[in-house]
Amino acid sequence: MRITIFGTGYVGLVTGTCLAEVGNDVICVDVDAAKVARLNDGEIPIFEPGLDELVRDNRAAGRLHFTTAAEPAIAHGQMVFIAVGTPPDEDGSADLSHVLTVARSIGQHITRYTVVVNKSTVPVGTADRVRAAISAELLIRGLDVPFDVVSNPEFLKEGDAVKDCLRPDRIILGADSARAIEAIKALYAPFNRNHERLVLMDVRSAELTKYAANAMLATKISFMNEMANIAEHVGADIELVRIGIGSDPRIGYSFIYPGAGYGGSCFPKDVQALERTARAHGYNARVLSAVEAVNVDQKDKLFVLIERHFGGDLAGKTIALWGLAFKPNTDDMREAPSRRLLEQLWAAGAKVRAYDPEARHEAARLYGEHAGLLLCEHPHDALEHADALVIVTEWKEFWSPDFERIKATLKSPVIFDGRNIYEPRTVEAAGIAYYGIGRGRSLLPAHAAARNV
Ligand SMILES: NC(=O)c1ccc[n+]([C@@H]2O[C@H](COP(=O)([O-])OP(=O)(O)OC[C@H]3O[C@@H](n4cnc5c(N)ncnc54)[C@H](O)[C@@H]3O)[C@@H](O)[C@H]2O)c1
Ligand SMILES: O=c1ccn([C@@H]2O[C@H](COP(=O)(O)OP(=O)(O)O[C@H]3O[C@H](CO)[C@@H](O)[C@H](O)[C@H]3O)[C@@H](O)[C@H]2O)c(=O)[nH]1
Repeated sequence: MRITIFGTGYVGLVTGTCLAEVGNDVICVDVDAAKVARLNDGEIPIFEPGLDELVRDNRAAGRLHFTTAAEPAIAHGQMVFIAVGTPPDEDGSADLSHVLTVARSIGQHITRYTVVVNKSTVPVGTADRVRAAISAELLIRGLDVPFDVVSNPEFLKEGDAVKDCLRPDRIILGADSARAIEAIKALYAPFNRNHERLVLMDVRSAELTKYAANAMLATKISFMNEMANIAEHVGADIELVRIGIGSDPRIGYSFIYPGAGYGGSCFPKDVQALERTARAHGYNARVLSAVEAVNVDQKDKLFVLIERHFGGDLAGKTIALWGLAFKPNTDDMREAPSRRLLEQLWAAGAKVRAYDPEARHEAARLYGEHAGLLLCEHPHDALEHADALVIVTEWKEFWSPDFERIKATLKSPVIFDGRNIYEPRTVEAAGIAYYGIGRGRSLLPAHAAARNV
């Protein structure tokens, strides 16, 4: 099939590449000329495992193209995907300006039946606005070109995006036209071979399904962060509690890791946007407000622990940070807990030496000029002349460090473990003070309190 995708960010680039991988002829359009030029030079603007190779192979096979030119790209596509950003507005609701710009462009250029597929995360009712924007442009042109607008929200996770796209858990499709449904079914057939993954519903329900999924996951995380804070107050260990409750299949082990707060380009903005949508319709979504409020506070957690440990005086201290990305396997720092921590440490007069396997370039882009930040090439370089080590992102390479070396390098050996990746007693046995998230001390003997026992 001939496919056009607007937006070459995480969603557009990965979707376009995976659709090309199964034989479609894909053109990706972006307004960012520099990004398009890099892609045409064979450079991938984001770090996403497996993507590099797939883009290279599909470009070489002539199935994947990048352009800034909307008109020929729209003429190319039997289906036109919208995968542009929907960032938060000043009041937290979703900014639809990029989506509606693409819709107008589609209306200005389509010449034959086209299925318009919205993949961006958008509030309920957006498909109607997209349809109206296309119709208005067709009216100006004096044309009556048939088209359908469907909602096909995306559920990929950064760091696993290629895998999620090639092997989706489910394909949500909100559509009210038999012709569009048949076209989408044919498009996704290669991703749907061993069992039916397509869940068909009306457009508004599909739009809400995306927000409901993210809000549910964010709720699990804020709930666990709240439990962690209670555990700390009452002297219990949240890691034992996590294992204890996860064993109930109704609860499950996934997405119940407490930590330094959820970040990324989706949860913070989508919880906020859904809460604002509810409010705009006269409903006060109290759970969502609490999820957001708990997360805002949780992002202060590491700073509070660090400040308390150093008696409220961080002036002149040097803090080593391991991890800057909002989670492992990505270079994305949007809404990352590291960003709040950096700002707080600098405001308190501390300097930071930071290491991240993939996000150093992004950190340099964001804070390159800041005198309080030294970006290090190796985790142990970050420890030199530092007073403390803080784990902000749980990259695999941080899981089994040389504690003896950490102790010997840090000025006053202490670890603040924002992801609970270490066993407190192991760290303390190496002569290093330890702070985790919700790790009130249990009275179990050391061997029984070890993780996963
Ligand atoms: N990042 C994720 O993991 C993820 C997962 C699922 C859904 N989503 C949703 O998908 C959407 C896209 O997210 P993303 O992370 O890929 O965004 P992104 O910011 O990485 O990329 C968006 C791209 O759209 C381009 N763009 C903006 N206006 C354009 C226009 N008029 N024409 C062509 N290109 C245009 C931008 O230049 C940018 O390259 C958002 O609504 C997001 O909430 C994101
Ligand atoms: O138990 C957990 C799981 C995650 N997180 C944090 O939650 C944030 C988001 O993580 P994750 O969901 O893995 O990353 P995203 O790439 O933002 O993916 C989410 O947001 C996407 C955009 O909407 C959706 O498509 C995905 O399904 C949804 O998982 C990160 O800061 C994680 O550190 C925790 O604190 N505890």
